[in-house]
Amino acid sequence: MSVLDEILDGVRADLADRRREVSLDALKEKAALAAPPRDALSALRGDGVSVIAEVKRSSPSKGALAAIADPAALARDYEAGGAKVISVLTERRRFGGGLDDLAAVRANVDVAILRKDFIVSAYQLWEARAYGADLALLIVAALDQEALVSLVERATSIGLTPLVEVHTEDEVARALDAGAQIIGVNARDLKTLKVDRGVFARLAPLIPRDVVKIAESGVRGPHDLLAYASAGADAVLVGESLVTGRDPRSAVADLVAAGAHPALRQGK
Ligand SMILES: O=P(O)(O)OC[C@@H](O)[C@@H](O)c1c[nH]c2ccccc12
Repeated sequence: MSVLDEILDGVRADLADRRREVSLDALKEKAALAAPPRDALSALRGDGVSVIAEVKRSSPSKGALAAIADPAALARDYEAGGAKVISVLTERRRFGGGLDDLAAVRANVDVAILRKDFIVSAYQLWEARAYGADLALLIVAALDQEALVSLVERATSIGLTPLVEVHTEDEVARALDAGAQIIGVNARDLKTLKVDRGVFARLAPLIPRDVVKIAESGVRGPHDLLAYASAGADAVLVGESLVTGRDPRSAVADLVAAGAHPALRQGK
């Protein structure tokens, strides 16, 4: 069984518990009271290479990364550093996150928020909206095509912007077929956890110009952002190097400054 399959089993078990506690109708009522969704697409289409900064406590590849006692404070630092979107990992077993983190971040920043999880059901999309997310991650490798298409449609219909994640050529074709307007290329293979920073440059040419391209994983600093930018990235998604560094606010600011270089704007 691959790591991804193991993670998905845990996600389904946790999801079954939450479904028993909170009905879909109750979630929909909560979602109706949430702040209206932010326009994440225009934020990411702006000038320069945008930075998406992630609240991430642990990972299946490295185990514990950072305690993050106060996710809201970290998110405020990210926002102050210039992050355009904040990603909040809500998967509990392997990443140490939860919906409470999403709510805490939502209450403390104005930028758009991504619910980063292994979404397999519309119930999780309603949760995302109810807890204040503006975008939701949909991982192509975790879904059959029928489920992917229906989750992209459902997300859009409830006001969430889907960020569709790919790692192979075939998955790019599936993401486009599902109508993705934002595609994230994950350098990490979720089946083996190996990182290959070359995947973005290989897949980016297969993605049409008007689709927002995000390079995910493995960004250690401005140098990696610039490499992804020259391969066509509109944004980078950064977790580990920010949560393990000493000063997340200035680390984000350094990335934002690198991504704002005028030479990068011309190609966009
Ligand atoms: O910590 P990193 O290497 O900067 O990576 C962040 C992000 O790309 C990574 O957390 C991620 C990308 N896709 C995912 C899907 C599920 C869980 C996690 C992820």
